[in-house]
Amino acid sequence: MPIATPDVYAQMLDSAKEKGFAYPAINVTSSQTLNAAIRGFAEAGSDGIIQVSTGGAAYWSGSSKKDMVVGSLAFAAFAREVAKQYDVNIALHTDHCPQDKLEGFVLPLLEESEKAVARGEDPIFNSHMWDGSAIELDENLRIGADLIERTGKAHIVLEVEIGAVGGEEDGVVGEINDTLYTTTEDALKTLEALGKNGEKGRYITALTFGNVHGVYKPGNVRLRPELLEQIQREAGEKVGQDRPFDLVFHGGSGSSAQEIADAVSFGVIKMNVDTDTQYAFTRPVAGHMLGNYDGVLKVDGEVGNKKLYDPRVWGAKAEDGMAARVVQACENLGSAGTSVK
Ligand SMILES: O=C(CO)COP(=O)(O)O
Ligand SMILES: O=C[C@H](O)COP(=O)(O)O
Ligand SMILES: [Zn+2]
Ligand SMILES: [Zn+2]
Repeated sequence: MPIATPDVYAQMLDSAKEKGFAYPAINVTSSQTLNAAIRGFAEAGSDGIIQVSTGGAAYWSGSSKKDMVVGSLAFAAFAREVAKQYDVNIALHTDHCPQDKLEGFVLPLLEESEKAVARGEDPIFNSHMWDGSAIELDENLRIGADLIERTGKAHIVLEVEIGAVGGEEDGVVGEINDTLYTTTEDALKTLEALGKNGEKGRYITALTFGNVHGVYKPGNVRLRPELLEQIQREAGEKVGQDRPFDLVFHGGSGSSAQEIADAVSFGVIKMNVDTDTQYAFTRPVAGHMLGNYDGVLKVDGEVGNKKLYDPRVWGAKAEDGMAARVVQACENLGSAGTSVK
């Protein structure tokens, strides 16, 4: 199918909220990880979201080039071609964009989409994330309010982050502190600034409940999905709307099936997965290389084995591994078998 149009993306998000499931949003950094992600969605019969981080976008442009805009446009163009081969809907998203990267990442991409829409085409990306979690909430929301004016007009969904996700991206490394848990007060300020959903433009919200990027040994991360239920209820009562937020779960890797199911039951409709799919891609490559070291290397004056070091051979194994992990994410989130036709 073609990449999801804005209408199809809206239907996908509505369907998830109504039926109580969520889409995996898989970070991809290459044509191979992209192919693996789409294949996983198709095998699960699930629509899905693929996304690039700032680092991922830079890498897409060529590891020696590091141009986030070139990389993002190349990612989107490649996805548009290959997605046509599958019978599920795929939406394109850009991940965390902090304030100092707006000028070099989301704003120029938004401008390209505005031009496309002015020509009567669809926007290039279905959604963009603005990550103002490292700055004061009022400033985060002021920038969010400016952005939603533009994203709304370009039929793009805006993702915002209220509270901070732990891990390197938000500068909260190895410590559990209050910023990892959003409050109802912050959630209400968000509704005030960005509107009840759809009034100004559609947005999805990463309310944080102890989420951390990466995978840690048991005991290091304390997820409190019940916080999402409390915020949806308390904020919903204040504004007279049932579950006012369409929620995003960051740091999906390493979460238990129960934590995921609980978060989804409280209104999560998108869960980001990166670390676990990175590992699922790399693990079979490690097995291949370590198990065939005398074929992939030229040992003791031998010539190695072209059938073992051809990148397509180990690359296909990597894609198999990652696609299977994407299927598992669809099953955990309940999106398997729900594709909007
Ligand atoms: O939240 C993420 C990307 O924004 C992914 O987090 P993980 O790497 O923990 O899955
Ligand atoms: O934001 C979290 C994702 O895992 C992106 O990671 P990255 O910046 O290493 O590409
Ligand atoms: Zn963040
Ligand atoms: Zn994240």
